[in-house]
Amino acid sequence: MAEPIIRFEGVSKSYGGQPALKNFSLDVLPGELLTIIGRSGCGKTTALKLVNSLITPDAGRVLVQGEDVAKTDPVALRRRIGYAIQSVGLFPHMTVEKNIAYVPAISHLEGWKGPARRERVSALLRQVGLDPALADRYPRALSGGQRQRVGIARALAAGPEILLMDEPFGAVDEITRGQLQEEILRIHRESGITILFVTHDIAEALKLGTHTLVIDKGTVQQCAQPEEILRHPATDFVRELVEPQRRRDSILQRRRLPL
Ligand SMILES: Nc1ncnc2c1ncn2[C@@H]1O[C@H](COP(=O)(O)OP(=O)(O)OP(=O)(O)O)[C@@H](O)[C@H]1O
Repeated sequence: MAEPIIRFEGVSKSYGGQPALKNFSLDVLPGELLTIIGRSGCGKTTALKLVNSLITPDAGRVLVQGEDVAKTDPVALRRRIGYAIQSVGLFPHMTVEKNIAYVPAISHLEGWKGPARRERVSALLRQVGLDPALADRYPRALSGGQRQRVGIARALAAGPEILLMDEPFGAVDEITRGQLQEEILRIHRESGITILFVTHDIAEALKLGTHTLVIDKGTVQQCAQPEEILRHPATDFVRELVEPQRRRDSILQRRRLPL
């Protein structure tokens, strides 16, 4: 079996004495698209931020490609890990091109100077379903969905092996959300990148994930393939979470039956 690309080993994290994650253990294998779901405040964002060392565990270890992140230079670590969040966080005074090229530029990556930069940015814009002509625009001149896509292009720019996505489609309409979901599935399929994707939408979690992790109150409830979660929920919490989805699926299935 492949070595995990990310491993949580008995990780606990509290804020001001309030536990956010409790004795949390998890292996993520290379190429997985792990969707992470649970109620607001259950510890999803905390789990993501432990991976790129934006926060550090109180107990236990987080390993990325076998290295303890607590012992890894955080800047070098974050270069290997793309991070896309709901609020996107594009620099407003920089064009789309400069925003996307920002991490490669500060990391002095090869092949990001002059016309080569333009080429790379165009390729990334195409990869996320945008017209390369948008490269010269400023973020304020983009729609919300376009900004989300630019945020994803920026997270992919340095060629990371891991992409962390924290409710990246939370602020867009349903149609754009559906399109962005398809883009992510395509990027995952074509690049083989490992993705951790936080969502509060069970339908999205089960649609996108090769695996889905359900968290409640800082503890792992179940981590399995979506079909397994739907068919065999491991706890009452997971059963309650997937029940509406199961009902919707069975109605859809009945509707598809010939009359
Ligand atoms: N910097 C902080 N200081 C204090 N408490 C925090 C901090 N960050 C998170 N928490 C608390 O830790 C718990 C877990 O937070 P976290 O952001 O990981 O949850 P989440 O599952 O991502 O929530 P949401 O779905 O609402 O984004 C919550 O109770 C939250 O209030």
